[in-house]
Amino acid sequence: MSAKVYSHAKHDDVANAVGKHILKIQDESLKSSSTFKIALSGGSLGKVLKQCLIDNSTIAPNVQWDKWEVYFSDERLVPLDHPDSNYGLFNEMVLSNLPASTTKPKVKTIDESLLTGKDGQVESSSLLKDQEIAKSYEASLPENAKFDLILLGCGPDGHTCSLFPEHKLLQERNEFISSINDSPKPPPRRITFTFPVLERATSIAFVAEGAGKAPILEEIFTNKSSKLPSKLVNDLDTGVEVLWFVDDSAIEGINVISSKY
Ligand SMILES: O=C1O[C@H](COP(=O)(O)O)[C@@H](O)[C@H](O)[C@H]1O
Repeated sequence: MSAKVYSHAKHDDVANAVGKHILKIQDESLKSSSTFKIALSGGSLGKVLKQCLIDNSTIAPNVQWDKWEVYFSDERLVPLDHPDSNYGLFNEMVLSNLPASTTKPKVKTIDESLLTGKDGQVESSSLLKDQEIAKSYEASLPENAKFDLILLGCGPDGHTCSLFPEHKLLQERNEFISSINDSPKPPPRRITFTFPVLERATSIAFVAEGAGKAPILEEIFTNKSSKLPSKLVNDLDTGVEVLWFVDDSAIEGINVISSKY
C-alpha cells in the first residue's frame, strides 16, 4: 500500500483534516472494541492536536475521551512536567484544556519514578536504567502492541518517533520499545516505538507543515532508494495505512500526488 498525501493551503485546514481522520479511526475502532488505542508524538503535533481536538467546535464534541487509551510513540527521559516531555506537551495543549466535566482518557506515561535516584534527583544517563524504563513502558502497551492509530511527526532530518537516520534502532526486531541515549536531537535520552510496533498499526498518519520540511519530503517522496526512517514507514508492506497531512508549502515543487481530505 503506498502512502497517501493530503495537502491543504492553511494550517487550520490541515488541523481540521487531522481531526476528521482521528474521528474516523476512533469510530471505526469502537465498532469492534471498547477502547480506542492511539499513540501520539511530540514536537509540532502538539499545536495541531489542540486545534483539532479542543478548539474545533465540529470535532471536539465527537471525541469519545472516556474510551481513549493514549500512548506516546516516543518519549524523552525527563520528568513529566519538564518542557521537553512529550506527555507534558500533550497535557499542556490538550488534557489541561478539557472541560472539567469530561471523563479524562487513560494516558500511559513513562514510569517517572524510575528516572529518579533515592534522593529524588533525576539520575544521570545510565543504560540499564533507560532499558528498565523502556521495558516498563513496553509492558503497558496494548495486546500485541497493536494500535488503531499512530500519529507521527517527521523531523527535518527525516526522523520519526525517536528513530534517527542510520541509527542501529532502525534494525531493532526484538523489542517493541527501545531506549536510545545518543539521540542527535536533544535531549539525548529517550524511549521509542520500534518498527515492529509501526508495522502492526491499523493506521499511521504523519503531520508535517512548513517550507522547512520541503527538502526532506522531497527526498522521502522522490528518492526510491532513500533509507530515511520516515521513508521506511512509507514503505511498510504489512497492510498498515500510511497517510500524510501536510500544508502546501511542505510539498511545494515536489512531484507528489496530493488531494484534500
Ligand atoms: O524529537 C521529536 O521530533 C519529532 C518531529 O518533531 P517536529 O517538531 O519536527 O514535528 C517528533 O515527532 C517526536 O515525537 C519528537 O520526540
